[in-house]
Amino acid sequence: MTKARIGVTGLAVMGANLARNLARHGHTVAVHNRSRYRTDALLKEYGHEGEFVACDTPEELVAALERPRRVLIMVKAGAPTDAVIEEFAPLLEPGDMLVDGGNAHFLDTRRREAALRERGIHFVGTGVSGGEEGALLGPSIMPGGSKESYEALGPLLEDIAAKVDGVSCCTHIGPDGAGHFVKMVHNGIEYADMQLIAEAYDLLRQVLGMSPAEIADVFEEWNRGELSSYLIEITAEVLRQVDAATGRPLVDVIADRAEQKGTGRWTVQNALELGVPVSGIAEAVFARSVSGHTELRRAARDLPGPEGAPQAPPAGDREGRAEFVEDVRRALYASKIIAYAQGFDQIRAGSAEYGWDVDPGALATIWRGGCIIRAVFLDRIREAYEQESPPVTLLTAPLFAEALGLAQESWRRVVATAAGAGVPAPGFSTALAYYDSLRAGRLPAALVQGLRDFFGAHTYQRSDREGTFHTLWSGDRTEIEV
Ligand SMILES: NC(=O)C1=CN([C@@H]2O[C@H](COP(=O)(O)OP(=O)(O)OC[C@H]3O[C@@H](n4cnc5c(N)ncnc54)[C@H](OP(=O)(O)O)[C@@H]3O)[C@@H](O)[C@H]2O)C=CC1
Ligand SMILES: O=C(CO)[C@H](O)[C@H](O)COP(=O)(O)O
Repeated sequence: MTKARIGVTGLAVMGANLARNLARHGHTVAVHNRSRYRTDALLKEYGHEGEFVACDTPEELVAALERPRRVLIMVKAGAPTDAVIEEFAPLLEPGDMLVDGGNAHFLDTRRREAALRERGIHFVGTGVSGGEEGALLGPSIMPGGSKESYEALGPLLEDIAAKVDGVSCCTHIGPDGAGHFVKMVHNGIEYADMQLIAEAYDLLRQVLGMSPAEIADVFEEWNRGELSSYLIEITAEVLRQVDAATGRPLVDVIADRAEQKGTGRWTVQNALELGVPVSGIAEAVFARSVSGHTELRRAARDLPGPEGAPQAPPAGDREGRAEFVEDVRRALYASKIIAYAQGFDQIRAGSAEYGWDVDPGALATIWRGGCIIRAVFLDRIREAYEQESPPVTLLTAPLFAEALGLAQESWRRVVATAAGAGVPAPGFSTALAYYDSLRAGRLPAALVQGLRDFFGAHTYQRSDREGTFHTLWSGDRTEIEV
């Protein structure tokens, strides 16, 4: 019997669709799931799509594979992944590969990679993005692990990944946890992007009083320009959906509590460790958190807000309304540039801290297709990083600097309108504050330093000469050099 090129264990949404994708590309796939019913369901419904070898046990799966063996793990992240690794590792030989395609924390991946390396097994922590449809039709794939493992695994993954302009959305990211690290930041950016989209929707709804269907038209229009992206496209679809049970827009029926599985929070936790300001991602995580605090929200429900209806162009003022819609579009684009710039900053800092040498241009290239944050815009990011002298921050790349300059008046009007109308827009506001902070000639951080020195003798540096200083606040208030 032909040996399978790869085995997949864990056949829920992602594993089953990746197995089908592999089979559709002509690769024989051995499939296994802890509960047999998923294996049976896959074979029954999709067995005709290619060559599958159904396996009851890890032993059977390993026996079905060609050497070196490649086992793709697609199970719940955390303890289940460790359990599955421990089931498979004793069955493998030096040179074989265990590939974790789940949303693992990159520090777990580093730990697992080091432990399995000692046993001669390649552990490849791989980011996979694209959800159910991407897994089947072509995801964006971000493998970490050794270069050697990529030589044996890369061609297979590149084959099933999405393609943009004939280029596969899969590349070797860097050693050990690099793949899962960039997937984590991808998800952080995904959180920020979705929060900004939600704020844009909310402003159009609350300030202009537009219906979800009308806003869907706006998003459809925006999807034809520089904002063109998967998330903008599906926003139009979600907003157009009508609830069959009530006849109301589905978005009005869904409970307004956004959940999270953890990758956004991990991104912010890691950014705090690295000292990288990812305020757009952090606000998005906190906005989900606020939405879920039902008790707090209930307690605060009757606090005073602005008097009367939001200051908005009246229904008859077509031009004024169109101007506000355009303001929101520009604010969304500018804030999105900030969120991506912050995410790429974190990747640069993480790469330096953990010694990975991640290529941001190559990353932008593989995020152009297959993944949830895929967007026309990523081509601009790729171009920025492929310049002879790449920018320190994406904000100063000529194309983005120009876009921010064009957007800034609209952006300021939108943030001011939101504040005046009492519509929360934490994503837009923090993005603008970040932009203005970086632009500022002088920040009030000087006063913070003064206060720290006053109460804790924490010292400060001066801007006019070298050295470290302390003012004798409780003495004669002269300055000493320390
Ligand atoms: N859903 C998505 O859009 C995306 C998910 N991911 C990640 O991919 C991975 C798979 O996701 P998804 O397909 O949604 O599935 P789930 O995260 O819902 O995980 C379900 C799978 O995990 C298996 N499993 C759970 N615990 C164990 C265990 N202790 N031992 C063995 N198997 C176990 C289940 O087996 P059983 O059937 O026996 O219960 C089932 O196959 C996750 O890490 C997820 O974070 C990545 C990108 C996108
Ligand atoms: O990895 C993904 C997409 O890229 C998953 O869909 C992930 O679950 C999304 O995160 P959350 O559930 O926290 O919104």
